[in-house]
Amino acid sequence: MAPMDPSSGSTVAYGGKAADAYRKALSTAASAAAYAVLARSMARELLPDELRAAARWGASVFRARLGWGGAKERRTLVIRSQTGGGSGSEENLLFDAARTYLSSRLDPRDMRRLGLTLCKSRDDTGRRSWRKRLFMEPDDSTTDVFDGVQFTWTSVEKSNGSGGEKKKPNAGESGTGGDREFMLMLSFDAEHTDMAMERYVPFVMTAAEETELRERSLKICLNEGRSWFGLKHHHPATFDTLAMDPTLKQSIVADLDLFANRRDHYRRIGKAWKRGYLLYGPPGTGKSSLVAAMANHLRYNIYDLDLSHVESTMLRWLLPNMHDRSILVIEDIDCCCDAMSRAVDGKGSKTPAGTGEDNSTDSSESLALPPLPKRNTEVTLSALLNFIDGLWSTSCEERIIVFTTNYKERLDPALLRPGRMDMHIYMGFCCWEAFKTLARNYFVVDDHPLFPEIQDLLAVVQVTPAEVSEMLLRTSDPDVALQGLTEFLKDKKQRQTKKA
Ligand SMILES: Nc1ncnc2c1ncn2[C@@H]1O[C@H](COP(=O)(O)OP(=O)(O)OP(=O)(O)O)[C@@H](O)[C@H]1O
Repeated sequence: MAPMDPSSGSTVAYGGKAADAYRKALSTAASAAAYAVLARSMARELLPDELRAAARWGASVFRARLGWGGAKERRTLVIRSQTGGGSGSEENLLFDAARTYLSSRLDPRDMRRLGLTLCKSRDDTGRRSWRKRLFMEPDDSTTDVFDGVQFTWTSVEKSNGSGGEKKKPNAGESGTGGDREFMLMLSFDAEHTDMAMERYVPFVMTAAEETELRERSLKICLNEGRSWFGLKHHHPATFDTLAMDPTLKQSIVADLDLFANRRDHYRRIGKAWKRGYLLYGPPGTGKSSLVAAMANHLRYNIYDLDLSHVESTMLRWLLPNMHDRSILVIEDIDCCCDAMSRAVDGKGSKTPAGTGEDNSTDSSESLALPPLPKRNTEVTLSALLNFIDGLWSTSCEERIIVFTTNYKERLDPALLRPGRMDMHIYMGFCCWEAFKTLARNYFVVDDHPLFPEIQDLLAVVQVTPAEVSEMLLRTSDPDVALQGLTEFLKDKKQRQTKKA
């Protein structure tokens, strides 16, 4: 501030003006800052995340164009195809995941050169198709924008000395290619290091996992001795083709989706991430088809455990060798082990069975119990339960266990309690809604003059979806097929009335 002179006053006047100007400037700056703070907080409140991210990205591009802000400090993450070195080296899962992720992001129109591989695969309905994989060639790079921040990926191939022909890893194969080393460089502004490590890299891993899950061909694994052997699984059954009560179908799909999305929930409550389904009902009502539809819906492999000729000790080898995201199926569980021991007196008389959440639409259709079959296995119920509930259950994640039976009454309640068999699903005789699904699947018809008669017959005749499917399969002419089915149902009705 200017010194004050009591004799003249001019300095005072000058000092007063200067002070005024200074005050004005200060208040202007303060209100500009206040406006900026206000605008920023309003933007935070009013604009959705995506819009703010886009605005940030736009601003950064604008700044970069104008050359404002100078050169920023950069960070680079080096992701090698192999970790460690020499004989102890292992495939780096992040490298594979990043390649899978980039394969789905690369735009051939933006790239100078691009690696392309095609693999044979099959779609959900089992039809052959080609799966395309794009890869960055060495020294090429691409930019990905995540939450408004730019991440640059560069593919690098490094020679370790001795020369020789370059070998690039093939689709789905990381490999070092002998004396060559492959890596991906991920660079970003240093200020975004936390975001890169804590959010972007996990995002890349998850996206790659989802792509792999979507693209992988499913397997059905059968047990042989202590090990599994896998075959490609192309069962065409889906929830769309499954003929059953629509409400029950919807509740199964919802239950599966909830289960598959609950990784954190299971961790938080300290429980193994598994869920059990009991499918019961007469033969030919679609229990096996439902298992296939579950596998196709979740993209899980099936492990079909045949307990005949399996000793209890073998379970110790077989079950921990299953992979994550799989369905363990034991068909006709009542015939497999002593599962029925406590529920039946051995002569075939029923005792009530079944605890747990029963989602059946109608359990009154249970079959009369035939004599118990001779068991062919050494596996005891307690051994089986030990594995399902015991420490084994945590040996892998996201596992579904399905037991099927034609005779739920024979099963020991211990096997059926919630936590073991969480959902009990009754697959019943063909109802009207189920028939409509079959008619739509086979002939793409939603209506027909014979429908009212068929509806009346289905209300009183016990016929399985397998029997109806068989009738519909006989010809490709819907009129002939539906006429044949009507005759078949009438005949069945007559026989059932006579028997009654
Ligand atoms: N609910 C259904 N929806 C569609 N098709 C079905 C259904 N039930 C049976 N089918 C047809 O019948 C055939 C046999 O059905 P599936 O093997 O699924 O019955 P299941 O209940 O498992 O029989 P089982 O108890 O004898 O093992 C299937 O291939 C399918 O064509």
